[in-house]
Amino acid sequence: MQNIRLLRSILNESLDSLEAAYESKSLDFPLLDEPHTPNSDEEMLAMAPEIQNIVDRIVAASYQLLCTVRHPFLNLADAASGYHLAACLRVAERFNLPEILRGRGPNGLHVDEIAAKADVEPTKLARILRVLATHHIFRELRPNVFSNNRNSSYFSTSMTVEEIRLDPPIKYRDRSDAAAAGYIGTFTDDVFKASSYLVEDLEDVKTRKQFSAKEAAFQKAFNTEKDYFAWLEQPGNEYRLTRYGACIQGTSLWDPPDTIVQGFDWATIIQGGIVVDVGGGLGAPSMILAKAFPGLRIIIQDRQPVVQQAQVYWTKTYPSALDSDRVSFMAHNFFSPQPVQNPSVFLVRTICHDWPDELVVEILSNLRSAASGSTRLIVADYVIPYACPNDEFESTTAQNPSNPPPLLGNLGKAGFNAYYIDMTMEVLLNGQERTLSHQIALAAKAGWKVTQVNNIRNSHFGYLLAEPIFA
Ligand SMILES: C[S@@+](CC[C@H](N)C(=O)[O-])C[C@H]1O[C@@H](n2cnc3c(N)ncnc32)[C@H](O)[C@@H]1O
Repeated sequence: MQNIRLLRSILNESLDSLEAAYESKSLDFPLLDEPHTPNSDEEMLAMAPEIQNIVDRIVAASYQLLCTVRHPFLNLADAASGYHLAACLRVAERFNLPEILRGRGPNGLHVDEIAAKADVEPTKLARILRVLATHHIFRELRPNVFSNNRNSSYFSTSMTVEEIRLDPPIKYRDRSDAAAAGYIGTFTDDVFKASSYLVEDLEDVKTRKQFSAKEAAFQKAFNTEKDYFAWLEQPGNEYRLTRYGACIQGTSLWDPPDTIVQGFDWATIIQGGIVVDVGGGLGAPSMILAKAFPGLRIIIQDRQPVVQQAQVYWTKTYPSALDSDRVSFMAHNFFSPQPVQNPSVFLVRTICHDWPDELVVEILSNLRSAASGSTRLIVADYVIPYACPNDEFESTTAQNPSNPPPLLGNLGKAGFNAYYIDMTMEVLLNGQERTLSHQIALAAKAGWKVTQVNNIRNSHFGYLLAEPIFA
């Protein structure tokens, strides 16, 4: 029982700290049964680093406790059928169930009415909603009557079901409230299907020992020879491409919104200094930078169709940033020579993880060729820790060495996302999240010396700062 007792005392101490932190501000922790209230004091406090630190311990300890006390077969059966949860979540997002339930208040809605609005068979929908409610996504108030809760309301957009039905991609197009919906949609569809071919990819004698972005599990699932990005742009995939734009905004929800600001000492860049956001997507992290540092000039580069989306998105959400080209856009393929010479910073956020090693070296080499001695490279990706006890793994500063036993050094379930994103990159593009030494070695091959690693507090996400190597 020793480990169980240790886990219990970690839980007790952490829960006491959580309560004290909320009581000191005369607040109550947000209720699971109530809809999410984005800017409330309770939710703002829940995102504070000290609270996240406590919550991480609670998550790590309670999941480890669950896996300790539950019978092994039930732990395995739960993991073996986890895809049902993702499939049901896909239904909820695809049929706009949070939007249907939004504003229905504490009385919720009978599944017959939800099904009529979603145009699906009601008894099937009830069972799907019940799987989700059992996992605390939605609530079943009374038999067959469901309402939103904190989790389900989080992925509601502000659109109505009628508006979405008239033009489905509108749900994700040029909006800032669709990040969670886009993320769920992409992960439970494109990534889920690719993931189901992981074994086939590892067994196929043609593909098993290579790292081609065009021969990952994804190509088997979707019967294509194109890489994921080229496939997204092919005719017929317009809905998915628009949804992917929102999904990438969702990656900014992994951690508190201002982490990009903490990742580098941006104030050191001179007034008018140029930041090139390489593969910037819609530019959600750049938007935070542009707001925090109005003196920066930011150029967002991406593939042509994405740059078009980004331009419309910024024009709608932050038009003043486009005045005097403070923020501008450029269609550019990062596998070809970089056209912006000697900027202050090349920002490369969640790009390297998409690609296999040799293509990462190609991307970073193109940036190196365009760099002057004062150009800095920022690579922002997860820095993967091992899953062994504290004293066994490579120190990346991502782990808190004070994580008490028997918690894992990487905080177990509290750090799940780094490993799921690693698998996402594996199945989509033969890419991967990397350990610190792996990232430093790739940067060096491309002519960059990593001089600093800034890990986001309570996260495995890190910002590597590098300067050009002169032979
Ligand atoms: C994971 S997203 C990251 C977006 C952004 N950096 C962020 O952190 O929000 C990867 C981005 O790389 C872009 N991309 C893929 N291949 C590219 C290429 N060959 N040249 C430029 N951008 C590319 C995609 O369109 C996508 O926007």
